[in-house]
Amino acid sequence: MTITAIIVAAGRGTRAGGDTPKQWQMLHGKTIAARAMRPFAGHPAISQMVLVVHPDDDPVLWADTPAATIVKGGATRQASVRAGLQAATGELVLIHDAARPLISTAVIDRVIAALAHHTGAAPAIAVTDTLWQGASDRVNGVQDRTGLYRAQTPQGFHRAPLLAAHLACDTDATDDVSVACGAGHHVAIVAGDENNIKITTPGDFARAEQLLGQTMDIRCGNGYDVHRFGPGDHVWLCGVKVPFDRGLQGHSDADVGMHAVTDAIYGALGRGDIGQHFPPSDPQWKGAESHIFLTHAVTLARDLGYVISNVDCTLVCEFPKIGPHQPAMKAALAHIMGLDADRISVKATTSERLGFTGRGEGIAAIATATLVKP
Ligand SMILES: Nc1ccn([C@@H]2O[C@H](COP(=O)(O)OP(=O)(O)OP(=O)(O)O)[C@@H](O)[C@H]2O)c(=O)n1
Ligand SMILES: C[C@](O)(CO)[C@H](O)COP(=O)(O)O
Repeated sequence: MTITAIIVAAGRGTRAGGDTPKQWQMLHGKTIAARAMRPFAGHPAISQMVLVVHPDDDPVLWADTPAATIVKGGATRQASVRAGLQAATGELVLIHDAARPLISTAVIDRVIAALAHHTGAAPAIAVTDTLWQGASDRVNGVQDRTGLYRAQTPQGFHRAPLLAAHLACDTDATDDVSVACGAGHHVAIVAGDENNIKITTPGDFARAEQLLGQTMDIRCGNGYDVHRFGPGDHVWLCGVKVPFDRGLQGHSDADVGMHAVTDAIYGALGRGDIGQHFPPSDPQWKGAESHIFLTHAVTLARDLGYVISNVDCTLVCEFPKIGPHQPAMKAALAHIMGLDADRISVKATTSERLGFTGRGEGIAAIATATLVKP
């Protein structure tokens, strides 16, 4: 079934304070809303993103968010959700607070899975603290906590019944589960996540910063490639055309260094290798320039929420001499990958005349890449 993620970001964040509404404040270099959207934008089952914004807010605020259909929200959360639902096209919808930047793919997956059997499903955590009733700083009763949950988002629904429930609802509900239950729909509870906090009060910004530091995902991948020499008058290495009395043979331009870097990125992501994404059996890749492959891997990393921290590539050959071309190779890779050149290393070594590289039969390359999801 097709799925739309609706991110509601039209609130004013009065309890959180600050000059800018909370969802547009920065958290580790990105807006809170951009962080809230990213796991949805990178999710393979989600085909449409809808971002609901306040009519008075400047579009520059959502410049760093993933691509989405932009919709103007209303004076209440419920009105904002309704606007989002009217722009949604998916058979299923996942409604998420822009103010919950630490949402995980695991929670999203649990909600989607439950929608196979239920009209609605939402994450929650059972209340474990004793609950008091109180007034004027005095306890005047204890509330039974049995069967009480703290509701989170994303709250998922089959779109048509939820839209009908919203259009028929004339009370102001704080979430969509209330609207659906009010219309008589069954909503399943799935396991929430203690880290999936909502930024609500000023202290929540520091809490989110701390949690984000703990949840940082650092990945390392390696890539290895070999191409044999054949007739020619140049070789392509790390995006640079190096004059030589032979060429490298391959289905593409045989840029062995760029292939190793590309495979290192795919490896860190756990997403196969060049041959899987660009099969040699497919004639459209014959003679292809290798920056196509590298750009694909870099884009995939970005779409999955990773920042490439650095890459290190070693070329193994007796000749041609790599040293004079190293700065140009770093610059070429940096340009293609959109990175600072100081995050890229290109080195070279001989194999002391041993093996196929030592006999001058071809060039080997090995690369590592470090990817970080902050
Ligand atoms: N008219 C509104 C009100 C809320 N929201 C969104 O609903 C989510 C959860 O609401 P809440 O935490 O209550 O946000 P605010 O209404 O902004 O906060 P406050 O009540 O402190 O002003 C937030 O992502 C908020 O931007 C919205 O899209 N439209
Ligand atoms: C939707 C919600 O985040 C679920 O916990 C919540 O209901 C939003 O409204 P609130 O007024 O900030 O509780």
